[in-house]
Amino acid sequence: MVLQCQDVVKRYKESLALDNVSLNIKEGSIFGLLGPNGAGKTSLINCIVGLIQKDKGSIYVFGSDLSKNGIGIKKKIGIVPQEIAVYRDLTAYENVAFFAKLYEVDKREIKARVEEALEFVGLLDKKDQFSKTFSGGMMRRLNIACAIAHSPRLIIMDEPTVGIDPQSRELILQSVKTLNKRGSTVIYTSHYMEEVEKICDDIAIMDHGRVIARGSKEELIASIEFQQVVEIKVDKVTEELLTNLRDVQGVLEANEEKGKITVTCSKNNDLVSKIIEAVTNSGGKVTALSVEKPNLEGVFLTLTGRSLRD
Ligand SMILES: Nc1ncnc2c1ncn2[C@@H]1O[C@H](COP(=O)(O)OP(=O)(O)OP(=O)(O)O)[C@@H](O)[C@H]1O
Repeated sequence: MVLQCQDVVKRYKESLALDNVSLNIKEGSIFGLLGPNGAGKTSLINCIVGLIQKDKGSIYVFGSDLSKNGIGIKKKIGIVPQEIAVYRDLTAYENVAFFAKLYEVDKREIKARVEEALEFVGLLDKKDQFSKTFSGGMMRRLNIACAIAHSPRLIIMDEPTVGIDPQSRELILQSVKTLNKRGSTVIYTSHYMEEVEKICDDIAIMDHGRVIARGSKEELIASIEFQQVVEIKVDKVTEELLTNLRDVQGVLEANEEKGKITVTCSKNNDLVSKIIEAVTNSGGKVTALSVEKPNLEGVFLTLTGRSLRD
């Protein structure tokens, strides 16, 4: 096991950020920690890597207690923190080299390792540019390069795609897969269901400091096989229309994003016509409709009664 957490508790004054979290993660997986903002993902990661102290429980990384065998284990870990942690007044090369030295990469290998890491995230041609001139997406990619130049066996990424362009997002998701194929175990936290579905082979869903579901995407979705997702486009989306959709019996949730309404509901053919009826009764017109399989959003909704996006 790469990671064994048992009954981990973390409190910040009144707030219980981790409520008896137990998790085992196998070597070789891309493990997804999915949950809405405030679920406790960062607190868990920070406890694992020793950035904050847990109040209770045990954490073993590669079979060792980090608080007792810190340095040796930390060299095997690469951390991509949620807040970008690069030096704005250093070049891309200097930033990665700084972290490589910190992780005690052999001096003779530093240049090759740094350049390899920069090439990996598509920034080698920008190696002599100051990072302060980089876009948000480039900063995020540099943040990753800093975490991988020492070839860690475990890479922990905390929401690495927040606030970036679709191209950089795609590059980061692909890079996670490649790192995994090269032998690293990856722990990937996100509140984007689509990302976790796309790249993770083992998933834990967190909410209010607890792990509320665990399994592969297929296993988690199999638990809600009675659901379907109806996606519709309507000529004009109003709040009243969304409310009327949510009031249809059998509908669990209806959300609008970029002009598309996603309705999570029971698997029942009659419901599709009731959904169309609800749109018409609200003064709208359905311009496109498709019925999709349930997804992890539906799993979260079923377990909590809330949407991941709330
Ligand atoms: N330094 C802190 N002081 C007080 N409360 C905190 C602190 N850090 C986190 N919390 C609280 O602990 C809970 C878990 O937060 P955490 O950041 O771990 O969640 P998260 O799932 O990573 O969310 P996000 O994606 O928004 O960072 C939240 O209720 C948060 O408000």
